[in-house]
Amino acid sequence: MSATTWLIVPAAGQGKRMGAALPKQYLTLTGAPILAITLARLHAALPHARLVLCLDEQDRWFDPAWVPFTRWQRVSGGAERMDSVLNALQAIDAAGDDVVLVHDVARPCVSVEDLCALEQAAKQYAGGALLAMPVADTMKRESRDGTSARTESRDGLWHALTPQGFRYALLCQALGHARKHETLVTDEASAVEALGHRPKLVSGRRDNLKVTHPDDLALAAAILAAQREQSRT
Ligand SMILES: Nc1ccn([C@@H]2O[C@H](COP(=O)(O)OP(=O)(O)OP(=O)(O)O)[C@@H](O)[C@H]2O)c(=O)n1
Ligand SMILES: C[C@](O)(CO)[C@H](O)COP(=O)(O)O
Repeated sequence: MSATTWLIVPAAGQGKRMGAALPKQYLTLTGAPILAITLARLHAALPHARLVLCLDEQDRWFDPAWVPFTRWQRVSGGAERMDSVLNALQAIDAAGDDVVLVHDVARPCVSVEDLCALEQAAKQYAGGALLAMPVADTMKRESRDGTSARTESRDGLWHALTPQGFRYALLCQALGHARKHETLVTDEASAVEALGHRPKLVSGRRDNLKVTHPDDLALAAAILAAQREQSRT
């Protein structure tokens, strides 16, 4: 029997940096809430996956009609992103070698091709895999007064994106270790690296933007419109 693919979508954030009247995953882009767009993308690529959606217990905006997956469950979010993901891991009845992909709800522009590539890599590499993109700009180290102290080498530097995918047993071990040592990790790969594993960097599209600041809304809308246009041609 082949391993099940689980899809954890942390969607319990408050969107503080967005500063909107409601959490950013409920803001509308090209006519639909970000959460609905992200779930539709994920379903287009991974219809066989079992979805675990992390939502804040006080969430007043979620509508189950936005979930296209047949097999899915809701779990409570935690104080930090890693707590939300840990809650999801603890709630599911997965086998140790099942593959778990974690994707931010705030990344609605992820492509179907990248999602499929990442699922394959997560199955292939023992240390798991993450979508990532090489740093393109010259990197500056800030000094205390806000001036540029020096230029850092960008050789070998990548931006970590999502999804990130690992075998269930490894991810439980890694995030459990981070929690035990009170280490706050902002992605799953950091926790896995801390155990000495080396997740595979899978080069992803540069338009897999994480909607974080108000400026990102117009950018994400333009990306979605361009992607829609490309898929028509
Ligand atoms: N306690 C939390 C915090 C974040 N997230 C999710 O983790 C992803 C990445 O987080 P980020 O972009 O930082 O979202 P927010 O936490 O909502 O934003 P901010 O940090 O600006 O408040 C998002 O999909 C967010 O919903 C979560 O599930 N649980
Ligand atoms: C997981 C992530 O999206 C990878 O870029 C990112 O680390 C989320 O972190 P944030 O600090 O909550 O934005």
